[in-house]
Amino acid sequence: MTRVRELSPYVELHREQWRELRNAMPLPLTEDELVALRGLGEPVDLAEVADVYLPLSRLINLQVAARQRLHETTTTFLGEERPKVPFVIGIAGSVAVGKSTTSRILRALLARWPDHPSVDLVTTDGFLHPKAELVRRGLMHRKGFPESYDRRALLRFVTEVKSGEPVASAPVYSHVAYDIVPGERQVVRQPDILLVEGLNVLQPGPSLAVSDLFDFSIYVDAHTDHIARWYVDRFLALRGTAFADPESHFHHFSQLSDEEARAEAHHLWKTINEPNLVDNILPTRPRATLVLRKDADHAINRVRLRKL
Ligand SMILES: Nc1ncnc2c1ncn2[C@@H]1O[C@H](COP(=O)(O)OP(=O)(O)O)[C@@H](O)[C@H]1O
Ligand SMILES: CC(C)(COP(=O)(O)O)[C@@H](O)C(=O)NCCC(=O)O
Repeated sequence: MTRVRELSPYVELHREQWRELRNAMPLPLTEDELVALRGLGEPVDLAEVADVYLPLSRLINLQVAARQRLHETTTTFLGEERPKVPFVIGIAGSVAVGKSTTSRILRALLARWPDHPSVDLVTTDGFLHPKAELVRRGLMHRKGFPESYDRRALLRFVTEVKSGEPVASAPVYSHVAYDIVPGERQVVRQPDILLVEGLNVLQPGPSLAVSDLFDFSIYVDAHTDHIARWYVDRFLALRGTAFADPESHFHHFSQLSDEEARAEAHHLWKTINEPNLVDNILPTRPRATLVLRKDADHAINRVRLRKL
């Protein structure tokens, strides 16, 4: 009898298998440098950087070179002289899953390669509609949902960077003001690699979407119940940090007892962030080139890579 082999476009590796693919690459980060990259409540240690992020940085380095060669075939075909095309990486996942930490570590590691030292990181919160516009559209309780973003502006920005524009700029969001910062821009000047991090970056569009411009994409994944717990724990921790700032939109939460804060965070999670995860973000997971799966203790123990 012939054995039926399950065909899949993905390969799933446990951390012990994935870490072998580091291929003796040296660890370029110190403990102090890592601490500076870690977000609130994110316990990632140097062992995880070595086991998970170094093989990933090696894979991306190989893909940057391959993609460059592929672009050259198109320019040769067109008979054009085109500037080097930046390699664009999307990083998606739920609120509170730790995308920011993943993005910052990856940025630091990718910038250590001599062939692509200039790596920029842009978060999509800058492309949220300003507060006044969200109020006007009745979207204040849908922050982070696809419709709360100016998706055309985000697509335009990434298109500019990928087209080799000398200067492109993105608006800047402040968690303290809970709004776009008027007049402030993040400027990007022809990076070798651009990381675009945000909840919904892997969403397909009715026409061209930003995800169509990604050369590689990462989905940071965990069980929804675990992410809910991380969200609530972070909310409690934010009382003593960001919420303590009298300018913070959430300042009134800084005096809440643990019990009151838990109830408030649970409410925000259940009414905004969980529905967004379930309805909009999770369905984009199969589209990612790579899925980093975290366990209850935040440790990344499984990696799924799209090989086809
Ligand atoms: N209300 C807030 N005030 C200040 N900082 C916040 C607030 N909410 C989230 N942050 C910070 O913003 C960053 C992005 O958070 P989030 O969108 O939940 O994504 P992730 O946890 O996946 O990085 C994190 O570094 C987090 O600590
Ligand atoms: C700013 C965010 C929408 C995330 O933006 P991103 O950069 O992922 O596009 C999110 O962190 C947020 O603040 N959500 C609002 C609901 C809440 O406060 O939990």
